[in-house]
Amino acid sequence: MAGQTDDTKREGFGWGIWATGAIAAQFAADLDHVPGARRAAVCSRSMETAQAFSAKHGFASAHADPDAFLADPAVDAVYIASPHTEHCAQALRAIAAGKPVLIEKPVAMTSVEARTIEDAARNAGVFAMEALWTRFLPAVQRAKALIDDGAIGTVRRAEASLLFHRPFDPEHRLFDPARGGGVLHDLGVYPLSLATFLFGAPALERGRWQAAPTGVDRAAEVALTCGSVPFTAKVGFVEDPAAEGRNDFIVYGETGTLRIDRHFLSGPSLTLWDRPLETTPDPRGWGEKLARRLPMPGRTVMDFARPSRGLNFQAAAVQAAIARGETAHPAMPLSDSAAVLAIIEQVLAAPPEN
Ligand SMILES: NC(=O)C1=CN([C@@H]2O[C@H](COP(=O)(O)OP(=O)(O)OC[C@H]3O[C@@H](n4cnc5c(N)ncnc54)[C@H](OP(=O)(O)O)[C@@H]3O)[C@@H](O)[C@H]2O)C=CC1
Ligand SMILES: O=C1OC[C@@H](O)[C@H](O)[C@H]1O
Repeated sequence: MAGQTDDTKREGFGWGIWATGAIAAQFAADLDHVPGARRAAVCSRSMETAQAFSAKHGFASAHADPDAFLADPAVDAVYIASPHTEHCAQALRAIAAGKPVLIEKPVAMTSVEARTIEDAARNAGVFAMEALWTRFLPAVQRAKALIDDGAIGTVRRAEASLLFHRPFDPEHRLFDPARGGGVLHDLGVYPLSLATFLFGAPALERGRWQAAPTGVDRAAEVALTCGSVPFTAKVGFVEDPAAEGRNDFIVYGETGTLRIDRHFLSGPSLTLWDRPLETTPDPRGWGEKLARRLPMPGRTVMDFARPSRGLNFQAAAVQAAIARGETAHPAMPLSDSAAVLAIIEQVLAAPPEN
C-alpha cells in the first residue's frame, strides 16, 4: 500500500476504484461532481500504475494487492472498472469483504453470473449495482417521468441505435473474446437496459448478428417486447465514420413523440413533439442541428448540458442507497441486469449471419 489515510481526517464517502483504464479515469474525474464523495483508494495489477493513477487523480492511497484494497477502511464502496470478464469475480470478492460495489456495464458476461452477484449481495447484506449510468441521467429520469405521466399518450413502439466508429483491431478489448469483446455486451446493454427501465421486462422477438474476424459480434439487430411495448435496437462497431448510427432513442406515443437525443446513452437533451410521428428527423443532418437551436411550433427541446461526463449521477445515487441501508437500487436492480444479459445470450445462441 502506498499513501496514508489519516483516520481523523476521513470525511465524506470514500470511493475505491478497481482498475486504472479509460473509464476509471472518467469516473475519478466525475467524482468532482458528487456531493460528499472522497477519493479513497485505487487498485491496479501493478503498483506503479496504481501510484501514477492515484497521484494524477488525487486518491489517498494506491494498492496492487486486492485483499489490502478491499480491507482499506477508508473505502466505503468499490467501483469496478476492469474488462467485463473480470467483473463477476471482482464483485464477489468485494461483497465477501463487505464492500458495496458499483460494477461497470455489463455487470457480468452471463445472466447466471449476474444472478450470482445479486444473491451474494442480498445474502451478505451488501449493496451491489450495475453501473448503467444512463438510467440516472437527468434527461433519462425526465423522459421516464414524461412517459409515465402520459405526456405522449400510450406508447405504441420505440426504437434506438448505437453504431460507433470502431475499426477492427484484434488487440482491443472490444474485439478480444478473452476480454469479453462484442458489441452486444459493450453497447447493446444500453438500449436493452433503457427499454427495460422505461417500458418493462424484455422478451425477445427476433435477433440477428454479424461476427468480427475474431468471432465476437460486431453488429446486431434485436426486436423485443418490453412490458407491452414493441422495441427495436441496432448496435454496431462500424469501420467507416460515415456509417455511425443516429444513436438516438425514440418513443412513439399515440398523442406525442419523445426522443432522447443523440448520443442517447449520455442524455444531452430531449425533444418532445406534441403529435404522433411515424419517424423523426435524422439528428445527423445539418437542418436538424439548426432546427434544434430555433423555436419550432409543436416541438420542445429540453437541454441537459452539464460539466461532467455524467457518471456522477449514478455515484450519487449509490451513496444515497447505501445511506438508506439498501442492498440494491430500485432504479437499477440486478434482476434487470440479468434479464438484459439473458436476451443477449438468446441472440448470440443463433449462428452469425456472415
Ligand atoms: N460507462 C461508460 O461510459 C463506459 C464503460 N466502460 C466499461 O468499463 C469497463 C472497462 O473499459 P475501459 O476502461 O474502456 O477498458 P480499458 O482497457 O481502458 O481499462 C481496463 C482496465 O482494467 C484493468 N484490467 C484488469 N484485468 C485486466 C485484463 N485482464 N486485461 C486488461 N486490463 C485489465 C486494467 O487496469 P490495471 O492495469 O490498473 O489493472 C485496465 O487498465 C468495461 O467493462 C466497459 O464496458 C467502458 C467505457 C465507457
Ligand atoms: O460504455 C461504453 O460507452 C461508450 C463506448 O465508447 C464504449 O465502447 C462503451 O464501453
